[in-house]
Amino acid sequence: MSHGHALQIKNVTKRFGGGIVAVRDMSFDVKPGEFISVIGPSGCGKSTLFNIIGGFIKDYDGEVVLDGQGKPGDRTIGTVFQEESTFPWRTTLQNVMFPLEAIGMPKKERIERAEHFIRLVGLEGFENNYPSELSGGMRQRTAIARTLAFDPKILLMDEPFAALDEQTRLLLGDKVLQIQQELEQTTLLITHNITEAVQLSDRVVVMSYRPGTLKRIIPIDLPRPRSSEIMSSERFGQLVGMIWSDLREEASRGMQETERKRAS
Ligand SMILES: Nc1ncnc2c1ncn2[C@@H]1O[C@H](COP(=O)(O)OP(=O)(O)OP(=O)(O)O)[C@@H](O)[C@H]1O
Repeated sequence: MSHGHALQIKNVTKRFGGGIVAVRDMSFDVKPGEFISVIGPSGCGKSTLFNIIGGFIKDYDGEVVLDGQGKPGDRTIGTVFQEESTFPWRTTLQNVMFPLEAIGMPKKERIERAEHFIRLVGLEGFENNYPSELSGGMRQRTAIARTLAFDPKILLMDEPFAALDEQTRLLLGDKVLQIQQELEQTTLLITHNITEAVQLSDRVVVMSYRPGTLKRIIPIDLPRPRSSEIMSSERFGQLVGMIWSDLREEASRGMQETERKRAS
């Protein structure tokens, strides 16, 4: 890799109509194999940044450089969304095979590859179930397996566990840690959950509220391999505290603005 970066965000700014600056002059790099979380209060521009990196928003200032050359929107970025994205009419196996069909992978290879990723996310035994027969956490794991099976250079996830209850979320975090350990998949996670960010990440990018700028990058110096048990460690608590003190200011600014708007 020529630049030693999987992804570079360079001075990215996004203005919407009505004078809204959703993201202002954001810059950071992601190294190959790194797990980065982008955290910020509601409305700070996280999803906008996700859409820019994922190639869904094309009109912005600055640059997003992939692997020193590729353009976002190439199929080298795999996305997992907050909303359910499994196809209800397809079984788990058929869901995971879908992108492999689209690139014309031979059937035998496609099944083997899909089965491998289904095992990786812990859904073996559920290959022939439809999404309606699975829990929300299992459906999100199906979506993650489907994205990983495609072998993206970068996995981009926008609050994939936001709709799940706290315990499921923690257990899924363990699964993500295991997958990360095995695949060394470069991952960018957008979240507003501090414990999730600390549990999973190598570095946490904290964003400020409107306009969304980079407030601080916090290296998470917790040893790997990790599991959710690390949450009871003293260092974990310190890191959560550090991020919260950064976020608190931003979140309360966001809340005040929202309340002011409601009142007027
Ligand atoms: N298409 C759009 N047109 C105009 N304004 C927009 C558009 N999309 C987002 N915004 C505004 O840009 C700002 C950032 O929104 P964004 O959805 O990126 O924030 P977020 O951090 O993802 O929020 P949340 O955590 O609530 O999902 C918000 O003020 C939002 O109202």
